[in-house]
Amino acid sequence: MKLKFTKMHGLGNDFVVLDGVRQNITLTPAQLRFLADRNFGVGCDQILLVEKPGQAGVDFRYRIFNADGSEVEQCGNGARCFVRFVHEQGLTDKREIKVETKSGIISPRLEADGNVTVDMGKPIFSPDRIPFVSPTDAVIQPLQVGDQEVAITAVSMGNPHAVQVVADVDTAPVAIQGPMIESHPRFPQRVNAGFLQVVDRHSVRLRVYERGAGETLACGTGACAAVVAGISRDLLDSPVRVSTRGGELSIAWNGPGTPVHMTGPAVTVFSGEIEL
Ligand SMILES: N[C@@H](CCC[C@H](N)C(=O)O)C(=O)O
Repeated sequence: MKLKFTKMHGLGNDFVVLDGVRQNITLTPAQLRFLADRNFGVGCDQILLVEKPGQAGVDFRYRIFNADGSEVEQCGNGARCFVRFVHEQGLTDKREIKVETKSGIISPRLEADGNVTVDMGKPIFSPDRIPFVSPTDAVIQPLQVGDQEVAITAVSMGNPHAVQVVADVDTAPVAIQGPMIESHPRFPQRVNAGFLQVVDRHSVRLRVYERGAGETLACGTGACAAVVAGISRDLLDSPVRVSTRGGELSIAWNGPGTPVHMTGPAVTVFSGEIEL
């Protein structure tokens, strides 16, 4: 089978984007891993599948697969690429679309300057609603990671994040603690591990070891979760500029019960066709 794809990225968090509206696409986990493979396939952190919506009042369904082939609930950098993709492919001429994901509806909007703003929905701390996030909704919780106890904030942006504050992201133990936190027994569905350095009340630096993909150059939901964690810990005020290894995002959140807004770029790199 030949599959048309487009390679895109948001701050270097890269994607293979597939048009499942005009192509009939069903991929096995092995085929997803092949597409994501940087040596034998196209190479990406996540595969994004654009589909017709399954419910009334929304424009598309957005499915997300990590490089390890697992399907996940949400992807922020991907959401920005999603709206650019459906525009460039002529699948819609709307600048603001409603998109159904595994974790609810999000609304990406293509701005006049080419950036994309996404209403990512409300962050969730409650253990009753998202049992896989954490057994408690305390803003700061101890987590035993190897021989170290770290203070995390567990927050869901549709997908689960465990955010810790570090003095310097450049020397933070991302490669060592990242995989341990990702697979920590506290998070039976695994978790994205964020390492947040506060620069001032409106500016942070962030690295994220992503569930199912390893450390990426940027993580959109990770940026939202980190800002929610920082504001909840009274370290930050909205809006916050988030510097990642791949570039900058702006994140705004007005506190509990309100949605998080993320603004940043989305870039198309090339299109191609691959035999599966
Ligand atoms: N890169 C993403 C998040 C992708 C999913 C994540 N790895 C998970 O497993 O939850 C983003 O930009 O949000």
